[in-house]
Amino acid sequence: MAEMSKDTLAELTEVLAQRRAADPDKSYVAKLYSKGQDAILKKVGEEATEVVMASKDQMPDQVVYEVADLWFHSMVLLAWHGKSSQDVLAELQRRFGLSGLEEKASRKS
Ligand SMILES: N=c1c2ncn([C@@H]3O[C@H](COP(=O)(O)OP(=O)(O)OP(=O)(O)O)[C@@H](O)[C@H]3O)c2ncn1[C@@H]1O[C@H](COP(=O)(O)O)[C@@H](O)[C@H]1O
Repeated sequence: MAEMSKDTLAELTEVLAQRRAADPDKSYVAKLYSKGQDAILKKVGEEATEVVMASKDQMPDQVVYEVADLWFHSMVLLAWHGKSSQDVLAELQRRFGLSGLEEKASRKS
């Protein structure tokens, strides 16, 4: 089984960029791009709700499945803004090792 890593996220980021030029009839991601930002935001909201429901139902495997859907659609949203999972990982790396209070103090107002 392929190892889930930063490389997996980077590879998916490349695919999401390639899909900007793809046929919406042949690609789920290209179809989502063609529908526009509101359609992407709708999916992010739906998937977040599905994470909540799976958790409340005490279904750990389903939580994993729904979080994968949420991460995926969040990555599509990042791509829409010209950002990527690498930017999010950089932000998490910046916070890593800071205490909660230090992290709060470091935030932009
Ligand atoms: N990781 C994913 C991925 N995760 C989820 N999904 C899609 O996200 C949708 C999840 O939405 P739902 O669970 O609400 O299912 P649904 O009701 O059928 O969704 P809608 O069609 O109504 O939006 C499904 O259609 C899934 O197929 C994904 N579609 C694509 N990818 C990756 O993106 C790559 C590019 O995909 P294409 O653009 O289709 O080539 C693929 O190779 C995959 O690696």
